[in-house]
Amino acid sequence: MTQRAGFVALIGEPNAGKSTLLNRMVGAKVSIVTHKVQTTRARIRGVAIEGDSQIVFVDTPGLFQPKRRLDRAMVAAAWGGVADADVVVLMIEAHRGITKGVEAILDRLAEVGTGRTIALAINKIDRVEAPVLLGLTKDLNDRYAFAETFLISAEKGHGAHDLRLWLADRMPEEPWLYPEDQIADLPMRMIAAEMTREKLTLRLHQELPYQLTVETENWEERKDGSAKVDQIVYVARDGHKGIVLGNRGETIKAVSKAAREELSEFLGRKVHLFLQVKVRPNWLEESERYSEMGLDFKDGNA
Ligand SMILES: Nc1nc2c(ncn2[C@@H]2O[C@H](COP(=O)(O)OP(=O)(O)OP(=O)(O)O)[C@@H](O)[C@H]2O)c(=O)[nH]1
Repeated sequence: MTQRAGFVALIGEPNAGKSTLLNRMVGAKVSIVTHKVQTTRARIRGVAIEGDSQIVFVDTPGLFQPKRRLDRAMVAAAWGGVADADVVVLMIEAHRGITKGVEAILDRLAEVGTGRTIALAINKIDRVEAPVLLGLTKDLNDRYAFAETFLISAEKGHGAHDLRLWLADRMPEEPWLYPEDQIADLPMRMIAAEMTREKLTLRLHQELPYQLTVETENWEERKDGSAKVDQIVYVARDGHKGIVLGNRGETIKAVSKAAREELSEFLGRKVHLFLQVKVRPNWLEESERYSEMGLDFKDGNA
C-alpha cells in the first residue's frame, strides 16, 4: 500500500467552528470547544487516518486584525501554518457571510495562495436558508478560485466526512508521520493539556491569554485504574509565573482541581493531576513542540 501523509491547516475567523470540525474529523474531543474567542494557536491538533492517508491537522489562531504586538505574532503564526500546509481549508460562517475579517483573509490568500490547494468550507449551514448559501458560495468563489467548496455543519456533522475523504485524496505520497499505535495515545495527552490550558485561560482572563502553553509530560496508568498525569505550564516571563501560581498558589490549585475534575469525567475514572509552572521565553516562535512529537514542522517535512 502506498502511504500518504500531509498537513492540513484550518484557517478562519475566531469562532468559525474550526475546533468543532476538527473534533468531527479526528473523532475525539481533541480541541476543546469554548465560547471564548481566540483560544487556539497554531499547533498539531489531531491526526486522522482515512484509507491509506494520514492527515495531520494544524489548528491556527484566528486570522483577525492584529492590534497588539502579541496579536501580530499570533497572526504571523497562523499564516505560517498556511505556508507550511499541503492543503488549506478556509472556514467561513454561513450566517455571517463575507465580513471585514473574511475580506482581509481573502486579500491575503490572493497574495500567498498561488500554487496551493485551498478549499472553502462554509460552516453552520444549519443557520441559513438554501438561497443564502448558494449566493454566498458564488460570491466567495468569484473572489477566490477555491479548489472545492464544502457546505458543512461541523456541529451536526453534515459534510465533515466528505471533506475528510477529499483531504485524504490530496495528501502527498509520504510515509506516515505517526506510527499507528501512537495515535490513540497522542490525542489523549493533547486533550488533557488543552483542558488545563482552557481552565487557565478562563481563570486568568485578560492577564496572559496567549502567553502560556501546557504540555503533558508524563502519563502513567496505575494498577488501581486511575491515571497519574504530569503537566508543565510554560509561561513566557518570570513575572508571569507568580500570576499563574496566584497568591499562595491558589490560582494553580483551582485550575488543577477544575482540570482534574473535567479530565476525570472525560475518562470515566480517577485522575491525579500534577502541574508545574516553568518559564520558557519565546515559546511562540519555537518549533520545539513539533520536534517533540517526532516532527520537524519548520524544516521541510511538512
Ligand atoms: N449552529 C452551529 N454552530 C456551530 C457549528 N459549528 C460550530 N458551532 C459553534 O460555534 C462556536 C465556535 O466553535 P469553535 O469550534 O470553538 O470555533 P473555532 O473556530 O475553533 O474558534 P477559535 O478557537 O476561537 O479559533 C461554538 O459555540 C460551536 O458550538 C455549526 O455547524 N452550526
